[in-house]
Amino acid sequence: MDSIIEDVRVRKILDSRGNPTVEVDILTWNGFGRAAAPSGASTGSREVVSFPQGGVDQIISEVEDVISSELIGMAAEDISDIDYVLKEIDGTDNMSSIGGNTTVAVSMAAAKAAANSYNLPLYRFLGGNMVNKLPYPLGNMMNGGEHAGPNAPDIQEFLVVPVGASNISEAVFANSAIHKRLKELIQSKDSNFTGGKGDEGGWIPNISNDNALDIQSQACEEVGDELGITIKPSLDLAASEFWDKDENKYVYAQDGISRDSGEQVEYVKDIIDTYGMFYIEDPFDEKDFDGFSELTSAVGDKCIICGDDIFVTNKEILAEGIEKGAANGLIIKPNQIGSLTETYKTVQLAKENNYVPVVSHRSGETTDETIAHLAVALGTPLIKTGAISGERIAKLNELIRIEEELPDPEMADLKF
Ligand SMILES: C=C(OP(=O)(O)O)C(=O)O
Ligand SMILES: [Mg+2]
Repeated sequence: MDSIIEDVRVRKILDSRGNPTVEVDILTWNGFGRAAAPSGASTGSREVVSFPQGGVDQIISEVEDVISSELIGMAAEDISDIDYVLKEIDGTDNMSSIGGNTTVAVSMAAAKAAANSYNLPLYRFLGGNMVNKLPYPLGNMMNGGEHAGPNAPDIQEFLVVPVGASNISEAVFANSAIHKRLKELIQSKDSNFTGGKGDEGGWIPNISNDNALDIQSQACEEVGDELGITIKPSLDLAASEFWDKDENKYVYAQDGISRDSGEQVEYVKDIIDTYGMFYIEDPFDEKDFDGFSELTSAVGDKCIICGDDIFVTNKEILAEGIEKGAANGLIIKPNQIGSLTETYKTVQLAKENNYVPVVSHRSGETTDETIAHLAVALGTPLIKTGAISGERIAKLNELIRIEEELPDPEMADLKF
Protein backbone atom coordinates (compact mmCIF):
# COMPACT_ATOMS: atom_id res chain seq x y z
CA MET A 1 0.00 0.00 0.00
CA ASP A 2 1.35 3.42 -0.99
CA SER A 3 0.68 5.06 2.36
CA ILE A 4 2.42 2.60 4.70
CA ILE A 5 4.17 4.66 7.35
CA GLU A 6 7.95 4.26 7.36
CA ASP A 7 8.99 6.97 9.78
CA VAL A 8 7.57 9.51 12.23
CA ARG A 9 9.65 12.48 13.39
CA VAL A 10 8.74 15.07 15.98
CA ARG A 11 10.53 18.39 16.44
CA LYS A 12 10.20 21.51 18.55
CA ILE A 13 9.44 24.66 16.54
CA LEU A 14 8.39 28.24 17.28
CA ASP A 15 4.83 29.44 17.24
CA SER A 16 3.78 33.02 16.46
CA ARG A 17 4.05 34.04 20.13
CA GLY A 18 7.58 32.69 20.29
CA ASN A 19 6.50 29.68 22.33
CA PRO A 20 7.54 26.12 21.57
CA THR A 21 5.15 23.82 19.76
CA VAL A 22 5.33 20.45 17.99
CA GLU A 23 5.81 19.77 14.32
CA VAL A 24 5.46 16.21 13.04
CA ASP A 25 6.80 14.68 9.83
CA ILE A 26 5.39 11.40 8.57
CA LEU A 27 7.15 9.55 5.83
CA THR A 28 5.31 6.85 3.92
CA TRP A 29 6.42 4.42 1.25
CA ASN A 30 5.31 6.91 -1.38
CA GLY A 31 4.73 10.23 0.33
CA PHE A 32 5.34 12.75 3.06
CA GLY A 33 3.17 14.84 5.39
CA ARG A 34 4.10 17.62 7.81
CA ALA A 35 1.83 19.34 10.34
CA ALA A 36 2.27 21.59 13.36
CA ALA A 37 -0.04 22.25 16.30
CA PRO A 38 -1.20 25.73 17.35
CA SER A 39 -1.93 27.00 20.90
CA GLY A 40 -4.68 29.12 22.42
CA ALA A 41 -4.51 31.93 25.00
CA SER A 42 -8.23 32.22 25.78
CA THR A 43 -8.72 28.49 26.09
CA GLY A 44 -11.88 26.64 27.12
CA SER A 45 -11.50 24.74 30.39
CA ARG A 46 -12.77 21.51 28.80
CA GLU A 47 -10.27 21.45 25.94
CA VAL A 48 -7.86 18.52 25.91
CA VAL A 49 -4.51 19.31 27.54
CA SER A 50 -2.09 20.69 24.93
CA PHE A 51 1.19 19.30 26.23
CA PRO A 52 2.35 16.93 28.97
CA GLN A 53 3.90 18.61 31.99
CA GLY A 54 7.40 18.45 30.55
CA GLY A 55 6.26 20.30 27.40
CA VAL A 56 7.57 19.69 23.89
CA ASP A 57 10.95 18.49 25.20
CA GLN A 58 9.25 15.63 27.03
CA ILE A 59 7.41 14.67 23.86
CA ILE A 60 10.68 14.45 21.99
CA SER A 61 12.58 12.61 24.72
CA GLU A 62 9.84 10.20 25.84
CA VAL A 63 6.92 10.08 23.41
CA GLU A 64 8.34 10.28 19.88
CA ASP A 65 9.79 6.75 19.94
CA VAL A 66 6.61 5.24 21.39
CA ILE A 67 4.46 6.86 18.73
CA SER A 68 6.75 6.00 15.87
CA SER A 69 7.13 2.36 16.92
CA GLU A 70 3.32 1.99 17.05
CA LEU A 71 2.64 3.85 13.81
CA ILE A 72 5.37 2.47 11.57
CA GLY A 73 3.78 -0.20 9.39
CA MET A 74 0.27 1.27 9.65
CA ALA A 75 -1.37 2.86 6.60
CA ALA A 76 -1.44 6.66 6.92
CA GLU A 77 -4.85 6.71 5.26
CA ASP A 78 -6.36 4.74 8.16
CA ILE A 79 -6.77 7.97 10.07
CA SER A 80 -9.32 6.76 12.61
CA ASP A 81 -7.12 3.72 13.43
CA ILE A 82 -4.16 6.04 13.91
CA ASP A 83 -6.21 8.33 16.14
CA TYR A 84 -7.36 5.30 18.14
CA VAL A 85 -3.76 4.13 18.64
CA LEU A 86 -2.75 7.62 19.79
CA LYS A 87 -5.61 7.65 22.28
CA GLU A 88 -4.50 4.25 23.59
CA ILE A 89 -0.90 5.43 23.95
CA ASP A 90 -2.14 8.47 25.88
CA GLY A 91 -4.49 6.47 28.07
CA THR A 92 -6.24 9.48 29.66
CA ASP A 93 -9.59 11.18 28.98
CA ASN A 94 -8.06 14.56 28.25
CA MET A 95 -4.84 13.66 26.41
CA SER A 96 -2.81 14.91 29.36
CA SER A 97 -0.25 12.17 29.12
CA ILE A 98 1.13 12.87 25.63
CA GLY A 99 -0.76 16.10 24.86
CA GLY A 100 -3.56 16.91 22.45
CA ASN A 101 -1.19 19.07 20.45
CA THR A 102 1.00 16.01 19.88
CA THR A 103 -1.89 13.81 18.83
CA VAL A 104 -3.46 16.41 16.55
CA ALA A 105 -0.14 17.13 14.83
CA VAL A 106 0.38 13.39 14.24
CA SER A 107 -3.21 12.99 13.05
CA MET A 108 -2.93 15.88 10.57
CA ALA A 109 0.55 14.86 9.39
CA ALA A 110 -0.76 11.32 8.75
CA ALA A 111 -3.67 12.65 6.70
CA LYS A 112 -1.31 14.86 4.70
CA ALA A 113 1.10 11.96 4.16
CA ALA A 114 -1.76 9.75 2.98
CA ALA A 115 -2.96 12.45 0.56
CA ASN A 116 0.55 12.96 -0.73
CA SER A 117 1.04 9.20 -1.13
CA TYR A 118 -1.79 9.21 -3.65
CA ASN A 119 -0.74 12.51 -5.22
CA LEU A 120 -3.84 14.28 -3.97
CA PRO A 121 -4.21 17.60 -2.19
CA LEU A 122 -5.45 17.16 1.37
CA TYR A 123 -8.85 18.79 0.74
CA ARG A 124 -9.54 16.29 -2.03
CA PHE A 125 -8.24 13.26 -0.12
CA LEU A 126 -10.46 14.11 2.87
CA GLY A 127 -13.40 15.71 1.07
CA GLY A 128 -13.68 13.68 -2.13
CA ASN A 129 -13.87 14.63 -5.78
CA MET A 130 -17.00 16.73 -5.57
CA VAL A 131 -15.82 19.45 -3.15
CA ASN A 132 -15.97 22.87 -4.78
CA LYS A 133 -16.99 25.34 -2.05
CA LEU A 134 -14.67 27.91 -0.51
CA PRO A 135 -15.32 29.23 3.01
CA TYR A 136 -15.83 32.94 3.64
CA PRO A 137 -12.95 34.31 5.74
CA LEU A 138 -13.80 35.87 9.09
CA GLY A 139 -10.99 38.43 9.22
CA ASN A 140 -9.64 39.72 12.51
CA MET A 141 -9.41 43.52 12.49
CA MET A 142 -9.02 44.75 16.09
CA ASN A 143 -7.98 42.85 19.20
CA GLY A 144 -8.84 43.21 22.85
CA GLY A 145 -9.12 40.96 25.88
CA GLU A 146 -6.54 38.21 26.27
CA HIS A 147 -5.13 38.85 22.81
CA ALA A 148 -4.18 42.42 23.60
CA GLY A 149 -2.95 44.45 26.58
CA PRO A 150 -4.32 46.91 29.12
CA ASN A 151 -6.53 49.78 27.84
CA ALA A 152 -7.73 47.74 24.86
CA PRO A 153 -11.44 46.83 24.48
CA ASP A 154 -12.76 43.91 26.56
CA ILE A 155 -14.20 42.30 23.43
CA GLN A 156 -11.48 39.99 22.16
CA GLU A 157 -12.01 40.10 18.39
CA PHE A 158 -13.61 42.62 16.05
CA LEU A 159 -14.09 40.60 12.88
CA VAL A 160 -15.52 41.17 9.42
CA VAL A 161 -17.00 38.85 6.78
CA PRO A 162 -17.13 39.93 3.12
CA VAL A 163 -20.43 38.14 2.52
CA GLY A 164 -20.81 39.73 -0.93
CA ALA A 165 -17.47 38.50 -2.27
CA SER A 166 -17.79 36.31 -5.32
CA ASN A 167 -14.49 34.50 -4.88
CA ILE A 168 -11.88 33.89 -2.20
CA SER A 169 -9.36 36.29 -3.64
CA GLU A 170 -11.89 39.13 -3.59
CA ALA A 171 -12.83 38.10 -0.04
CA VAL A 172 -9.34 38.11 1.48
CA PHE A 173 -8.38 41.39 -0.19
CA ALA A 174 -11.62 43.00 1.03
CA ASN A 175 -10.61 41.98 4.55
CA SER A 176 -7.13 43.41 4.18
CA ALA A 177 -8.64 46.67 2.84
CA ILE A 178 -10.78 46.93 5.99
CA HIS A 179 -7.72 46.27 8.11
CA LYS A 180 -5.93 49.19 6.44
CA ARG A 181 -8.95 51.50 6.75
CA LEU A 182 -9.31 50.69 10.43
CA LYS A 183 -5.76 51.80 11.08
CA GLU A 184 -6.72 55.27 9.80
CA LEU A 185 -9.96 55.31 11.76
CA ILE A 186 -8.21 54.29 14.99
CA GLN A 187 -5.59 57.00 14.48
CA SER A 188 -8.36 59.58 14.27
CA LYS A 189 -9.87 58.42 17.61
CA ASP A 190 -6.85 57.38 19.65
CA SER A 191 -3.92 59.77 19.96
CA ASN A 192 -1.92 57.13 21.86
CA PHE A 193 -2.21 54.54 19.09
CA THR A 194 1.23 53.27 18.13
CA GLY A 195 0.15 50.86 15.39
CA GLY A 196 0.46 47.95 17.81
CA LYS A 197 -1.15 44.63 16.90
CA GLY A 198 -2.53 41.77 18.94
CA ASP A 199 -1.78 38.06 18.78
CA GLU A 200 -3.82 37.53 15.62
CA GLY A 201 -2.68 40.61 13.73
CA GLY A 202 -5.65 42.86 14.55
CA TRP A 203 -4.89 46.40 15.72
CA ILE A 204 -4.89 47.14 19.45
CA PRO A 205 -6.74 50.44 19.96
CA ASN A 206 -6.93 52.22 23.32
CA ILE A 207 -10.63 52.92 22.94
CA SER A 208 -13.92 51.84 24.47
CA ASN A 209 -15.88 48.83 23.25
CA ASP A 210 -18.54 51.16 21.82
CA ASN A 211 -16.03 53.29 19.91
CA ALA A 212 -14.46 50.15 18.48
CA LEU A 213 -17.90 48.90 17.41
CA ASP A 214 -18.59 52.23 15.71
CA ILE A 215 -15.43 52.33 13.64
CA GLN A 216 -15.72 48.63 12.81
CA SER A 217 -19.10 49.20 11.17
CA GLN A 218 -17.96 52.48 9.58
CA ALA A 219 -15.05 50.64 7.93
CA CYS A 220 -17.39 47.89 6.69
CA GLU A 221 -19.70 50.46 5.09
CA GLU A 222 -17.00 52.66 3.56
CA VAL A 223 -14.83 49.87 2.17
CA GLY A 224 -17.87 47.83 1.16
CA ASP A 225 -19.16 50.82 -0.88
CA GLU A 226 -15.79 51.40 -2.48
CA LEU A 227 -15.40 47.74 -3.47
CA GLY A 228 -19.06 47.27 -4.33
CA ILE A 229 -19.55 44.26 -2.02
CA THR A 230 -21.36 43.79 1.26
CA ILE A 231 -19.04 43.37 4.23
CA LYS A 232 -20.59 42.60 7.61
CA PRO A 233 -19.22 43.10 11.11
CA SER A 234 -18.84 40.19 13.54
CA LEU A 235 -17.39 39.65 17.02
CA ASP A 236 -15.74 37.14 19.29
CA LEU A 237 -16.41 38.41 22.80
CA ALA A 238 -14.55 35.50 24.45
CA ALA A 239 -16.74 36.37 27.43
CA SER A 240 -15.38 33.58 29.69
CA GLU A 241 -12.33 35.80 30.04
CA PHE A 242 -14.26 38.66 31.65
CA TRP A 243 -16.88 36.65 33.53
CA ASP A 244 -16.42 37.19 37.26
CA LYS A 245 -17.78 34.04 38.89
CA ASP A 246 -17.75 35.53 42.37
CA GLU A 247 -19.74 38.57 41.33
CA ASN A 248 -21.80 36.61 38.74
CA LYS A 249 -21.19 39.42 36.30
CA TYR A 250 -19.55 40.13 32.98
CA VAL A 251 -17.04 42.83 33.88
CA TYR A 252 -16.27 45.34 31.11
CA ALA A 253 -13.16 46.91 32.66
CA GLN A 254 -12.57 49.30 29.75
CA ASP A 255 -16.08 50.74 30.12
CA GLY A 256 -16.38 50.41 33.93
CA ILE A 257 -19.64 48.46 33.52
CA SER A 258 -20.70 45.04 34.87
CA ARG A 259 -23.62 43.04 33.51
CA ASP A 260 -25.36 39.93 34.81
CA SER A 261 -26.32 37.21 32.35
CA GLY A 262 -29.75 38.72 31.60
CA GLU A 263 -28.23 42.17 31.04
CA GLN A 264 -25.60 40.57 28.83
CA VAL A 265 -28.36 39.04 26.68
CA GLU A 266 -29.91 42.50 26.25
CA TYR A 267 -26.53 44.16 25.58
CA VAL A 268 -25.57 41.65 22.89
CA LYS A 269 -29.04 41.76 21.31
CA ASP A 270 -28.68 45.51 21.11
CA ILE A 271 -25.25 45.23 19.45
CA ILE A 272 -26.64 42.77 16.90
CA ASP A 273 -29.53 45.11 16.03
CA THR A 274 -27.55 48.34 16.03
CA TYR A 275 -24.65 47.13 13.92
CA GLY A 276 -26.29 44.39 11.86
CA MET A 277 -23.86 41.81 13.22
CA PHE A 278 -23.51 38.71 11.05
CA TYR A 279 -21.81 36.51 13.65
CA ILE A 280 -21.23 36.64 17.40
CA GLU A 281 -18.88 34.18 19.10
CA ASP A 282 -18.77 33.37 22.80
CA PRO A 283 -21.07 36.15 24.03
CA PHE A 284 -21.32 34.26 27.36
CA ASP A 285 -19.12 32.35 29.77
CA GLU A 286 -18.48 28.72 28.78
CA LYS A 287 -20.82 27.50 31.55
CA ASP A 288 -23.63 29.92 30.73
CA PHE A 289 -25.71 27.60 28.51
CA ASP A 290 -28.84 29.52 29.53
CA GLY A 291 -27.46 32.81 28.26
CA PHE A 292 -26.59 31.16 24.95
CA SER A 293 -30.08 29.61 24.69
CA GLU A 294 -31.87 32.85 25.49
CA LEU A 295 -29.90 34.86 22.95
CA THR A 296 -30.22 32.17 20.27
CA SER A 297 -33.97 31.96 20.63
CA ALA A 298 -34.21 35.77 20.39
CA VAL A 299 -31.88 36.45 17.43
CA GLY A 300 -30.83 33.05 16.02
CA ASP A 301 -32.91 33.70 12.90
CA LYS A 302 -30.74 36.64 11.85
CA CYS A 303 -27.29 36.13 13.39
CA ILE A 304 -24.89 33.22 13.86
CA ILE A 305 -24.44 32.69 17.59
CA CYS A 306 -21.25 30.69 17.72
CA GLY A 307 -19.86 28.65 20.61
CA ASP A 308 -16.11 28.23 21.06
CA ASP A 309 -15.05 27.84 24.71
CA ILE A 310 -18.46 26.36 25.52
CA PHE A 311 -18.20 23.40 23.05
CA VAL A 312 -14.42 23.04 22.57
CA THR A 313 -14.99 20.96 19.37
CA ASN A 314 -16.35 18.18 21.60
CA LYS A 315 -19.36 16.29 20.24
CA GLU A 316 -20.72 15.33 23.67
CA ILE A 317 -20.74 18.94 24.84
CA LEU A 318 -22.19 20.03 21.50
CA ALA A 319 -24.98 17.47 21.95
CA GLU A 320 -25.79 19.10 25.30
CA GLY A 321 -25.91 22.50 23.59
CA ILE A 322 -28.18 21.19 20.82
CA GLU A 323 -30.55 19.80 23.45
CA LYS A 324 -30.71 23.20 25.17
CA GLY A 325 -30.90 25.29 21.98
CA ALA A 326 -27.63 26.97 22.94
CA ALA A 327 -26.05 28.67 19.89
CA ASN A 328 -26.54 27.86 16.21
CA GLY A 329 -22.89 27.63 15.23
CA LEU A 330 -19.63 26.37 16.65
CA ILE A 331 -15.92 26.87 16.32
CA ILE A 332 -13.93 23.90 15.06
CA LYS A 333 -10.37 23.86 16.40
CA PRO A 334 -8.83 20.40 15.93
CA ASN A 335 -6.36 20.86 18.78
CA GLN A 336 -9.20 21.48 21.24
CA ILE A 337 -10.15 17.82 20.82
CA GLY A 338 -6.85 16.28 19.73
CA SER A 339 -7.66 14.37 16.53
CA LEU A 340 -9.07 14.63 13.03
CA THR A 341 -11.45 11.76 13.71
CA GLU A 342 -13.11 13.56 16.63
CA THR A 343 -13.08 16.83 14.70
CA TYR A 344 -14.92 15.15 11.82
CA LYS A 345 -17.54 13.63 14.14
CA THR A 346 -18.23 16.99 15.76
CA VAL A 347 -18.68 18.66 12.36
CA GLN A 348 -21.07 15.90 11.28
CA LEU A 349 -23.19 16.33 14.40
CA ALA A 350 -23.24 20.09 13.88
CA LYS A 351 -24.38 19.77 10.27
CA GLU A 352 -27.09 17.24 11.13
CA ASN A 353 -28.49 19.80 13.56
CA ASN A 354 -28.12 22.93 11.42
CA TYR A 355 -25.30 24.35 13.51
CA VAL A 356 -22.83 26.31 11.37
CA PRO A 357 -19.33 24.85 11.76
CA VAL A 358 -16.51 27.41 11.58
CA VAL A 359 -12.98 26.05 11.16
CA SER A 360 -10.61 28.23 13.16
CA HIS A 361 -6.98 29.04 13.83
CA ARG A 362 -5.65 29.60 17.38
CA SER A 363 -4.11 32.82 18.64
CA GLY A 364 -0.70 31.11 18.73
CA GLU A 365 -0.16 29.75 15.22
CA THR A 366 2.50 28.46 12.86
CA THR A 367 2.69 28.72 9.10
CA ASP A 368 0.99 25.32 8.85
CA GLU A 369 -1.81 25.64 6.30
CA THR A 370 -3.80 22.48 7.14
CA ILE A 371 -6.96 24.24 8.35
CA ALA A 372 -7.49 25.80 4.91
CA HIS A 373 -7.80 22.27 3.50
CA LEU A 374 -9.98 21.15 6.39
CA ALA A 375 -12.46 23.98 5.83
CA VAL A 376 -12.82 23.01 2.16
CA ALA A 377 -12.91 19.26 2.83
CA LEU A 378 -15.43 19.55 5.66
CA GLY A 379 -17.51 22.08 3.73
CA THR A 380 -17.58 24.67 6.51
CA PRO A 381 -19.06 27.94 5.21
CA LEU A 382 -16.70 30.09 7.30
CA ILE A 383 -13.04 30.00 8.27
CA LYS A 384 -11.61 32.18 11.03
CA THR A 385 -7.93 32.68 10.39
CA GLY A 386 -7.00 36.35 10.71
CA ALA A 387 -6.48 38.82 7.89
CA ILE A 388 -2.77 39.62 7.78
CA SER A 389 0.61 38.43 9.17
CA GLY A 390 2.60 35.41 8.07
CA GLU A 391 1.00 32.62 10.09
CA ARG A 392 -2.51 33.85 9.13
CA ILE A 393 -1.88 34.50 5.43
CA ALA A 394 -0.37 31.00 5.19
CA LYS A 395 -3.97 29.74 5.36
CA LEU A 396 -5.55 32.53 3.30
CA ASN A 397 -3.04 32.19 0.48
CA GLU A 398 -3.54 28.43 0.50
CA LEU A 399 -7.28 29.04 -0.05
CA ILE A 400 -6.39 31.17 -3.08
CA ARG A 401 -4.32 28.26 -4.44
CA ILE A 402 -7.11 25.78 -3.71
CA GLU A 403 -9.64 27.97 -5.52
CA GLU A 404 -7.35 28.04 -8.54
CA GLU A 405 -7.14 24.23 -8.56
CA LEU A 406 -10.86 23.55 -8.28
CA PRO A 407 -12.57 22.98 -11.63
CA ASP A 408 -15.78 24.76 -10.66
CA PRO A 409 -15.14 26.80 -7.52
CA GLU A 410 -17.99 28.56 -5.69
CA MET A 411 -18.21 30.46 -2.44
CA ALA A 412 -20.02 28.59 0.33
CA ASP A 413 -23.73 28.99 1.03
CA LEU A 414 -24.23 31.28 3.99
CA LYS A 415 -27.06 31.02 6.48
CA PHE A 416 -27.97 34.71 6.36
C1 LIG B 1 -8.76 31.95 18.34
C2 LIG B 1 -9.18 32.18 19.59
O1 LIG B 1 -8.33 32.38 20.60
P1 LIG B 1 -7.45 31.27 21.33
O2 LIG B 1 -6.71 30.53 20.27
O3 LIG B 1 -6.56 32.09 22.21
O4 LIG B 1 -8.38 30.39 22.07
C3 LIG B 1 -10.61 32.27 19.92
O5 LIG B 1 -10.97 32.51 21.07
O6 LIG B 1 -11.45 32.08 19.05
MG1 LIG C 1 -13.16 32.28 20.36
